[in-house]
Amino acid sequence: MNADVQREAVYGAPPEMLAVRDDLTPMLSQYADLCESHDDALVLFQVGDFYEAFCGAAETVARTCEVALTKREDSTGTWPMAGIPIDNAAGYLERLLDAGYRVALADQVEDASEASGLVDRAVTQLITPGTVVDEELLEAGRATYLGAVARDGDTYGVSMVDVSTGECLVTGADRALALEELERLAPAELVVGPDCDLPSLSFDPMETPFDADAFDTEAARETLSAYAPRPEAVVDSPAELRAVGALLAYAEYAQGDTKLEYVTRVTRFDPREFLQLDATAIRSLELFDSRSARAGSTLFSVLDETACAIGRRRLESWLRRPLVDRDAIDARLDAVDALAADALSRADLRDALSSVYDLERLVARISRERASARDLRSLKTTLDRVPEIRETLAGVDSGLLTDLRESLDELEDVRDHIGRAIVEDPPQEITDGGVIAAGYDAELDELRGTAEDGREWVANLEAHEQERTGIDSLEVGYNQVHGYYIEVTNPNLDRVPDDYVRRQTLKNSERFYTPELKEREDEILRAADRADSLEYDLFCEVRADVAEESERIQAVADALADIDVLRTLADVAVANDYVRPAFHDGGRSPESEGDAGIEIDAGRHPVVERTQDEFVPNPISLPQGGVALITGPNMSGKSTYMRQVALVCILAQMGSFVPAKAARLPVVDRVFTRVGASDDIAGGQSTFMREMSELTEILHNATDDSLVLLDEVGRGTSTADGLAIARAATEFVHDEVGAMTLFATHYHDLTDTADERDGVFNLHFTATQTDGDVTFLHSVADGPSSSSYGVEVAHLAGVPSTVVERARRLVEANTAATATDAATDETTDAATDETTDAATDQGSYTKTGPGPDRTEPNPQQDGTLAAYVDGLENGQHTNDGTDPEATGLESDSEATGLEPDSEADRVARAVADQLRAADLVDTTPLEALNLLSELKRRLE
Ligand SMILES: Nc1ncnc2c1ncn2[C@@H]1O[C@H](COP(=O)(O)OP(=O)(O)OP(=O)(O)O)[C@@H](O)[C@H]1O
Repeated sequence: MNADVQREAVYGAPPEMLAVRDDLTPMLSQYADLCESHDDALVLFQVGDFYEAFCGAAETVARTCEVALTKREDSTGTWPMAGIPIDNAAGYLERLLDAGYRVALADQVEDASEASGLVDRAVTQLITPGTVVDEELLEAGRATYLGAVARDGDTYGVSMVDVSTGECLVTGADRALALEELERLAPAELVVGPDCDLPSLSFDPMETPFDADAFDTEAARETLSAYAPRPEAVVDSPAELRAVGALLAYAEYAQGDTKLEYVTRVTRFDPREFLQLDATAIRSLELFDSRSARAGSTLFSVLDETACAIGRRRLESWLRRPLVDRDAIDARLDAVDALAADALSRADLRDALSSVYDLERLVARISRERASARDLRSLKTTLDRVPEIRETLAGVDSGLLTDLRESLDELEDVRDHIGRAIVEDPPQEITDGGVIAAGYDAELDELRGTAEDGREWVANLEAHEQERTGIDSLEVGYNQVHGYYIEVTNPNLDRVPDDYVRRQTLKNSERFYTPELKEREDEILRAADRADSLEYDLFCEVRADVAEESERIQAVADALADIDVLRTLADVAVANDYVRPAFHDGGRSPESEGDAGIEIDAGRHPVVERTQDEFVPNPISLPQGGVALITGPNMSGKSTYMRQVALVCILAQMGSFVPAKAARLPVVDRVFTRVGASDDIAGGQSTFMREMSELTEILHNATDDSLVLLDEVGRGTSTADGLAIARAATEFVHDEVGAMTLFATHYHDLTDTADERDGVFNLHFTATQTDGDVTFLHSVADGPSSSSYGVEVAHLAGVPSTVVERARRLVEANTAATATDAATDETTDAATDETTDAATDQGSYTKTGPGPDRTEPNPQQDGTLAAYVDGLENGQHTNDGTDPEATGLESDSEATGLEPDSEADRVARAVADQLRAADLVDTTPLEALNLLSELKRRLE
């Protein structure tokens, strides 16, 4: 049974209950009803202090939550039952969520003591990955989105809501762009509208089937109108309307069919208003998730010096969506600049912001009536810091910070109200009293006074009775069961006065009460009970009053989040020696003074530089429309270099300073990345198809304002095809697209493109070799590389020395062979960490003539290992061995390790088969070398 089928088996009413439906006890009948009305979830049914599940659901709960499976017996049968305690349900709910279940909480919605007969129950909350609001189930500094996608003709609407904060976004675009936005926001749960036909996504949301009618335009308009008086003013297309309407309808359903009062604003955005980063770029640039073993080595982790959770979520959102509007970018940079220059203000802001609670989630809890008195005090603590933050900002010279300062409403009324109403350190429970401050409500004060007077009277009673009875050891006490009592030890019982009434007999003493004590006790308890319930009512009133101000509080949260991010970016800039980037208009205006393209002086990779003892800064000068072909040995720093250029652009456009000595940049519209197939193995997408579809995406969508990173495009196929594709792609990007492009490649033959096209140029990374050992310099230089040093990298990686030595000899043999070919001027090493690359690095394409045709691969003259294998299969390397050029390897047995006889043929064929069977795309460099070693052993 697959997981979905298993899940469905525990959703809906248990069939065994339905079979005896009419005979069920009222409670189980109510359970069956609720299961039927919420048949998309596992219903947890409140029975006193527990959430219970029955039948199949009980077995699931018992297994998943590791709780006891018990049973409930009644006249209709024996029902398996499992329960989790309501008081600490969070951990159990998390387990159910992790196991992929949707859970519906059916709470008792009337006081059991007041119910006549069966307690009324209703589903108050649906708990799914996108609808959780419980603080314990949410990640503090990360938005948890519930998403919806809807279609109207060719337009797709995408909408997101963070149910824990009330943030609600909607956008619309063509299919490709809409999908990209979906991937970028990566909701935890997705409601998919009719006919959307989504492809498989790079993230893994829970897909929720929801009423298709909710996507109907009219229904959607009605839902949205509760949140935006003029729905048309919020959305831009019917697809957007459908998406946001259905989304809010589902979110309401998940919250027990109530409006989400704290969704005070539905924000529409156009994806084109942001630097477009698709899921591939976000992943391969390791903005948020790192594929390396070093956990936390992501750009986000380098930047995350935020002081509060709202700042952290905002930082994530800025990094996910850098800007393209130059004025807006400059405004952020001005603010960072001003704060970077003002260490004192930065420190003050950090101090103040570190006591800021998660206002967005607080407001949501307040308006959902789930906030405790402590939450309200936390709100006040946060708001109390606002005047100080305003004061600090008054001294910082930045337009954006001034605007933010202005929008910081001090909310004096709210602070004052909470301050007067709620005690400073309230208990967690709001029903047991001790929440409302003295002086806030006259009636409460009176009730408390009465209770207090009574307690005082009781407190004095002991001394009074000791004197009256002459029993010095007499004590007055209180316990929950019997209330107040006077305790007299057995030896003194004969002195007990007549008005003492016996209450309890203990081993060594008796307990009594007097009519007056009883009267006082009733008075105290009555007053205390009334005070508690009055306190609860008063608290709810205060909470409702504060909820009325949700919008104002959200605006403060909004501003504080921005301030925290700007302060963070300034801190990071100072701590890591970043510089303010300058923007130009890409050479489009006369004032641009010839500026175009990306100019970075001494740039660094913000993440790698943190992990490296000494990071070598590198410059780049990439003109508008320029294509830099980057060659160099493995491990020399090509990928790091390319990525750092992209990261500098992304950082700059989010408003951050950048790791460089200086940077002059255009505003780029998109950053595309296509990284080598084997680099993607961790993501499980190491197929050549994937590589090609990503390339297609780039070639179709890049513009002359885009930055394109191509890392070893073509390596996923045969060298001949790979080189051909790489060359064609380079030409296309240069001639047709005009995007600024960095292309790291092991295809040395590609470097000739620079001779043929203006704007295509070579860069290379170098290494020095001393006594066979390689030192990578990690510094970029003009021109193409001449060597890939693959064998030495193998040596560094610890490949057995016999293999390394043998590889070295093969290199020498190959060098000798290719040296005879006049057209091949750069032939060096024979083995890199990837067999296909190794062949290329040997300069193994035999050049047949001038111009582009020179690189046309000729199967007969193709010196790749694959061609060599073909040759073996076609009997070209048998007895006579006369065709050294066809293989690019010496035919002499010393160089090839093959004897020209039939036994050698047989072995060669077997080796060839083994080579063919090897999936080089999914082979690590080390495995490749082990394979080489094994093949060599067989040949010998
Ligand atoms: N500028 C630099 N300064 C110091 N160390 C660097 C620098 N660039 C890269 N490195 C180090 O070298 C390692 C290899 O770099 P990178 O992956 O960029 O090489 P590469 O040339 O792309 O390799 P391959 O061709 O095998 O993919 C990095 O993990 C880093 O540790």
